[in-house]
Amino acid sequence: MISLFEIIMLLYIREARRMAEKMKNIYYTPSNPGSYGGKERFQRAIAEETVSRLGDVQVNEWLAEQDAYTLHKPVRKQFSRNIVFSTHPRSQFQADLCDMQALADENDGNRYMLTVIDVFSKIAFVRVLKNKSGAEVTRAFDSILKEGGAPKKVQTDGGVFGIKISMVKQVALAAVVVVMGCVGIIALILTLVQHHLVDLPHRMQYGMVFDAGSTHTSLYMYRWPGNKENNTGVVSQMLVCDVDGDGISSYAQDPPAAGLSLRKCLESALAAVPANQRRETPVYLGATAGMRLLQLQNPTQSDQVLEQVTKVIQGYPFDFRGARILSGMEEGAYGWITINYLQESFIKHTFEGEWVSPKGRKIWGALDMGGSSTQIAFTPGQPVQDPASALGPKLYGYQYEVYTHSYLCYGKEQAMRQLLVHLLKMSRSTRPVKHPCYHLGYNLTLTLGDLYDSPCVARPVTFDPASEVTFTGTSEPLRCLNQIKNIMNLTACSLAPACGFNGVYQPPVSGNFFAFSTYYYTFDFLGLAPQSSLSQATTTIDTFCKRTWDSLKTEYSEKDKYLRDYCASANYIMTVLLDGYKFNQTWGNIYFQRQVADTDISWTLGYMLNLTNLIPSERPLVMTGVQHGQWAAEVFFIAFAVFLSLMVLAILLLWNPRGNTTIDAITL
Ligand SMILES: Nc1ncnc2c1ncn2[C@@H]1O[C@H](COP(=O)(O)OP(=O)(O)O)[C@@H](O)[C@H]1O
Ligand SMILES: [Mg+2]
Repeated sequence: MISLFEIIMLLYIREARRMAEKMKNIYYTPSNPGSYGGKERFQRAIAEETVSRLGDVQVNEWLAEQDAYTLHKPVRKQFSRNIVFSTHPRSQFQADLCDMQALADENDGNRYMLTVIDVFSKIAFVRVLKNKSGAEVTRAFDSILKEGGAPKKVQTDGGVFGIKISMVKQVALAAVVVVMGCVGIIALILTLVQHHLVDLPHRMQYGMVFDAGSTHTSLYMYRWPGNKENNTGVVSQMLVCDVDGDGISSYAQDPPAAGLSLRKCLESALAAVPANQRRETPVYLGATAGMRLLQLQNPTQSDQVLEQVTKVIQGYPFDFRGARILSGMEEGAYGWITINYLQESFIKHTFEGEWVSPKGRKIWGALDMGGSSTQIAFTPGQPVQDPASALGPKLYGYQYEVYTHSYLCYGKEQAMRQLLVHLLKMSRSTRPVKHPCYHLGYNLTLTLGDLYDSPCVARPVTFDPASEVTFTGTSEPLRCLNQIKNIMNLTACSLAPACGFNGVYQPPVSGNFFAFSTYYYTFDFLGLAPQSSLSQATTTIDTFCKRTWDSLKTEYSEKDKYLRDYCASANYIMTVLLDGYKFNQTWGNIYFQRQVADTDISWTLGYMLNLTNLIPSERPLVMTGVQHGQWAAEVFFIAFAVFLSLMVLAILLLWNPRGNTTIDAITL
């Protein structure tokens, strides 16, 4: 007979079993939210499924018996860990030993597990160990390395250490490095010995520029060795041909005659350039202030003149690159380039084959006086304030700032014309008109039509072009100088110190200057070139101006067409240089010169150098040459050295022979 107590106990046991079954179901069913997790989640799941809440003690007891709970229970410890960066497989392995001693009897006496994981690929390796002696761990580790390859580093509880690379790899690397060193040294020796500057076979090259000035036209012919064309100072003047007659602007009424006037010089150019090089010889025609004035007066006529000269030059077998009128700024700037190119101020090519910037960059200024305009160009000591007169050429890798201005109507001929008109105006009705710059005994008669035939002078509203006026010389230098000052506005600059004349902006002159064209002709005639003191210049000019025309005629040929004007032009030059440009303190910096290095100082050379790209904006390259055999050997050894470098890299990164890696001992 079963007692009530027994019945109750039976029911309780049944319920306890059912509950245990239910808990097992919940905990070991992965889809159940309460499975394989913590106590709270498990408790919640039981409550939902059985509608009864089990106490903490009961749940803890049950969970404590479950291996799945006790072994996998997450252990969270807050401690700082080192960040490990791994860039490729086998860059670092992490290894540890698991203590399995408690289960040794059920695992054939294996008491430990060596676990190794590749940090980059997460591939893991496991080996069982009977004990954790050095030999046993090393055996297990060796076996893992055979399977997974040798890592660069191994991280254990004992720290990070490198795996000793195999002897084979060591020897291979050492051999490659030694060979690479030898190859590099051989390549270096080959490169350094027996190299010499290349003087490539070359032939002369030619270039020509017509300077179509206001008073005359000249053809300048230049030549240079073709292999040195970018060197400074190598272009030299071959010959100059003076065109017969006046400047091309004087052919305004008969443009075809302007073209024909050039024939003589084109023929001499034909004779000077070898027949097989004519087609590649560039020819330019640049017209200056005479044509600038004609263009102002009558653009159709100036176009016709340019057309006709173009037609004639095109009839010759040269590489004609056009006829055009240069602006005043261009004329000034090209004169500046010519001077500094000939002086080798931009850059020098040394005998050792190097390019050097001359010390201190002594850049020269250019003073050009033609018949119809006068130009000044220089690199000032201060920034150019007026962009209209600033140029920034980049030559041989260096940026220059050049101030340049061209005074139209202030070339010698037009200035003399202005003086005549001024004297005529001042004379009122006195005839003949006294000319203080002309020599006593000299008379000049000309028609009013000729006198006023220029945009540089103001014509009276009405005048008879055919009526004549006579100017008679008085040899009065002081009056001459004063009257000349009247054709320029010298007071317009009194308020602004950075000023030339006529109110034109000009920074203070700085550096040395070459004064050429009329500056040179006049001062050379007076014996003042290339340099003279200021007092010597004024005395000489004064003495010369006081002379009579008769005494001059006797000493100099009367046929010298410039003789009449030397006194006036000398005084005009003094006024421009001292009162205009303000060379009072720096007079000694001016060199009155026609040529540098046997080449005329003229805008033409700078123009040709620029248009034929003979002045590079960047510093030229120096060419070094080696003999072909040596060059081939250099290429071979350099290529071999590169190949070996790649091999070393490959060995280090990729070559990872399994089985060749050895480990002496590891402590974990
Ligand atoms: N032998 C000389 N003696 C004096 N002056 C000369 C001599 N040869 C040329 N000239 C002067 O040189 C100047 C040359 O100017 P030019 O180049 O024709 O004019 P521009 O450059 O204004 O267009 C003229 O004023 C001319 O009188
Ligand atoms: Mg000129």
